[in-house]
This record gives sequence, C-alpha cells and structure tokens, in this order.
Amino acid sequence: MDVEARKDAPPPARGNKAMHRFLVALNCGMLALGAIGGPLLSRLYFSKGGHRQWLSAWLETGGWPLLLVPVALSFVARRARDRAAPVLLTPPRILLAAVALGVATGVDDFIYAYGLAYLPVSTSAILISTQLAFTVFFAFLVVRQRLTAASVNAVALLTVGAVVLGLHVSSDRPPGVTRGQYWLGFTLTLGAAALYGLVLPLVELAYKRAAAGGGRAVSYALVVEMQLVMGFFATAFCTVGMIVNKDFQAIPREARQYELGEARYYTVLVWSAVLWQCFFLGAVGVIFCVHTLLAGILIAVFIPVTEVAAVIFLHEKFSSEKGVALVLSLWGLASYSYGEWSQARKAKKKREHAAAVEAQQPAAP
Ligand SMILES: Nc1ncnc2[nH]cnc12
Repeated sequence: MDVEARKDAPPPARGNKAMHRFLVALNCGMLALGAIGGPLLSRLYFSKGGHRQWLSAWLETGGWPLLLVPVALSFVARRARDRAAPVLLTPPRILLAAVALGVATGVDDFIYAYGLAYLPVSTSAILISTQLAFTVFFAFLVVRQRLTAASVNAVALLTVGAVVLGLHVSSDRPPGVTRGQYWLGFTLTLGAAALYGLVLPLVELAYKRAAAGGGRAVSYALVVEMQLVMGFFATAFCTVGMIVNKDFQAIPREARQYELGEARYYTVLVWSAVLWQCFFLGAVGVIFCVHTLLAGILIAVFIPVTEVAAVIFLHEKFSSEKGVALVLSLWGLASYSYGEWSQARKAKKKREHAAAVEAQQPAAP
C-alpha cells in the first residue's frame, strides 16, 4: 500500500517495480469495471421506474465507507513500524483541496445523473467521451502534461468516433421523455464531461503539491485516503440534495413500484454504489500510477464497450455507427499505448547511454 510512484521520480527498484505493475493493473481493472458497470446500473435504475436524480448521484460516491478498510490497514501497518505515526498521511492543505474536489465531484455526479435520467446510456456515454478532449486541454493547462503526436492522434480518433455516433442521437429519445428534457439531459451531460475533465488534472496537481510539501513521493495509501475524503464530501453534498428533495422518504415507495421488484431495486442500488466506487478509485489510481491523460483515454476507450453491453443487457439499439466508434476507440488506445511505449524506450536508451559515458570518464585526481 505504501508503494510510491511518480512519473518524474527515478525508475523504481525491482520489488517496487512489480508492485507498481500490480497497482497499474489493479486500477485499470477497477476503472474498467466501474466505467462499464456504473452507467449501465444507473440507467437500469431510471429505465425500470426510478426517478430520483439526487439518489442516483448519491450512489456514485456513497460507497466511500468501503475505503475505510484499506485506509485502516495502512494506518495499522504504519503504527506497527512507528508508534508516533500520524492518523492521516495527507497534509492539511491537501485535505482542504480534497474537500473542495469532493464537493466539485458531488456537483458533477448530480449533473451526470440528471442527464442520464433523460438519455439512453449509449447517448450519455458518447457525450461523456468528450471528457477526454477537456482532460487533455485542462491537463495541459493545470499540470503541463506534454502533448505528443500519439496522444493527439488518440484524441482525434476518439473524437471522430463520438461524432460518428452523435449522428444518430436525435432518433433515440427514451419513451416518456420530452424534447426539452432530452436537450436538457444532453447539455448537462456535456457539462459533466467538462467538469470531470477539470477535476482529474486538479487531482494530479494535488498529488504534486502533496509531494512537494512533504519532500517525498506520494504513496498509494495517500491516494486512497484522499479519495475517501473526496467521496465523503461528494456524498455529503448529495445527501443535502436528497433531504431537500425528500428522496429518503420516497425510496420504500419507489422500491415497491419498481418494475423488476423490490429486492432487485435494492440490489441495483447497492451494486451501483460498489461499481461507481471502483470507477472513482480506479480513475485516481491510474492518475497516481501513470498520469491524468491515461485515465481520460481509458474512460473514453471503455465507452464503446458500454455501448455493446447496453445493447446486450438493456436492449438498446446497435447501429453501424457504434461499430465504427468501437474500432476507432480501440485504434486510439493502440496508438496511444505505442506512443507511450516508444517514448519510454527512448528515455531508457538515453539513460543507459548517459550512464555508459559517465562510467568511461577517468576519475578526478
Ligand atoms: N459523475 C460522473 N460519473 C461518471 N462519469 C462521469 N464523467 C463525467 N462525470 C461523470
């Protein structure tokens, strides 16, 4: 848990390298599970008789207590090594940033849930894919993330995929949704993409500030701790919305009237909370292990998978546009991965060359 990883740090030692690879795989896996399963279950809630946007938003981060387990384990391990170890690893200034980012996530969850109430999950997913363009833009501004030919190519391919899919959006209004509601959902979903595209690089900036302030690399334990704080405040924000909207009183009534039955209603709610937790923890974990842009790329890449899953499980229509978008996004991922791999290989060769030149220099008298 305490493994440290920063892009600008020297290459990790062999044991750390294995742990780093494990964390990359774990976080990519969690992000995949959450990015595909979260929207499907949220849409299943709305399509079978759920109407509460604040409740749906609440479920996106309401699983934050799950993070108490790794945070507590990390604390116990630290206390076993050092009796004076502090309860929290996160510096106070960064905790304050996590509170603000948590509230921003709560706002984002609400506008995302509002959009999903009025759009098919396939349309919502297409609109959310524009998040990548916002992430690239804000990552460049906020954390000076370099733009390479491979990342620009990946963004272009994913954007073309979204535009191709966008060509059929006007014909897919869900039953009972008015034209006005459809376009409100459309606009709010684009707003959610922009806001989350800003939140991701700000999370990376917070890690950088935490590393600079503490004089050492950020650990994965700190990442989980920050996510716990963000999840708590995002949920608190949505709880206020639920209280004002009288959602808590409406839940038992809504459960009784749910098309799939009462037990399945609660199952959908519980699994929504678990899968969305995987999404948010996976996203910040990928930012920590690699960087913001990869988190944005992966979220975009899973979108066509969500499309196919929506066709299979929610019986949404599969059009030829969806097939084209799927191919384009896989191509985008391949292009990006190849670009990163060749950059890393060039950097490694450069380091080895510099080390060889240094070894040949005669020792100073
Ligand atoms: N609240 C949210 N949940 C999932 N994906 C998102 N993309 C942008 N906002 C989102």
